[in-house]
Amino acid sequence: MNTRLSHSAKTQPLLHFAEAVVVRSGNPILSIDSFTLHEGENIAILGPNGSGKSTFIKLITREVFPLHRDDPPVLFRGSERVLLSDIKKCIGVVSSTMQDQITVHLPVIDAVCGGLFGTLGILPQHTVSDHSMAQAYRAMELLDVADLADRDIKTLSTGQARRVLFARALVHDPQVLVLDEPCTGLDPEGMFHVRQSIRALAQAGKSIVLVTHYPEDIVPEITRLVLLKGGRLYADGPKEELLTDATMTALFEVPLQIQRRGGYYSLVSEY
Ligand SMILES: Nc1ncnc2c1ncn2[C@@H]1O[C@H](COP(=O)(O)OP(=O)(O)OP(=O)(O)O)[C@@H](O)[C@H]1O
Repeated sequence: MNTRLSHSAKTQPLLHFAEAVVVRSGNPILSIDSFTLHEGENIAILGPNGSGKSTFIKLITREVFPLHRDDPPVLFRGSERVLLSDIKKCIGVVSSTMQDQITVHLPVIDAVCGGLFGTLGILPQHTVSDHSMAQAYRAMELLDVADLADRDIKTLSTGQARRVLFARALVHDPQVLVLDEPCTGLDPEGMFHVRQSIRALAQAGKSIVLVTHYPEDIVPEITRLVLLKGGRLYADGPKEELLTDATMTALFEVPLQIQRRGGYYSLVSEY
């Protein structure tokens, strides 16, 4: 099944994959025939464990590379050769595993500003300009964590810390936010706040690329769904066409039902 989304944007796509193949230990773990992401689009990537979701986003962030072809398999704004610094400027990344890397006591504001330098906090050699500090506070306000600026990050709840990581990813004002399973490990309150934050960011004009196992994370602002299965693009299209009982059951190979309420979707297993 492959219901491609027709996109009428006339601008250069932000990203284009064409016959992009990633190989590990001699086997292809991801093979994408064709995929295009335009600036301003909000998408969710859904698929079973091991279907290639993390590899897919690492292709976007250039943490993994596809097999070489004469026709470049990955184009970023139409260009094959892109500086990593340009990618980092354009794309902010939040993943649930980033939290495990916070091993030291440091004020929240330092953790957020560390995003400017790719470090855990602000090191002695770093200078944070007034503009960057203002941007850090703007990001924290957007995520509703500005009142935590002086708190030790290790004293925050998992949900609060996750929103601080969102602010950190926003500190350099990227256009695109890649969110890799942002609700993993959160309780219902934490999930509520993170999902509200995703909505706020989309409404503030950021492009959202969300990787998730939960249709509940697919907030109303996300309209396009990319389904991965067995390292291949299983379907790509409008979410209302793909978030169905039949498609989810076929994707995960267990009986599943989708419930829809007020622009949100949830998955119900048949036990
Ligand atoms: N370095 C590697 N060597 C061999 N196989 C790998 C390597 N990295 C990933 N894989 C395999 O590639 C496949 C896709 O992995 P990936 O992490 O992208 O899946 P995923 O959909 O993100 O999984 P999950 O939902 O469990 O996080 C998996 O079968 C994984 O075991």
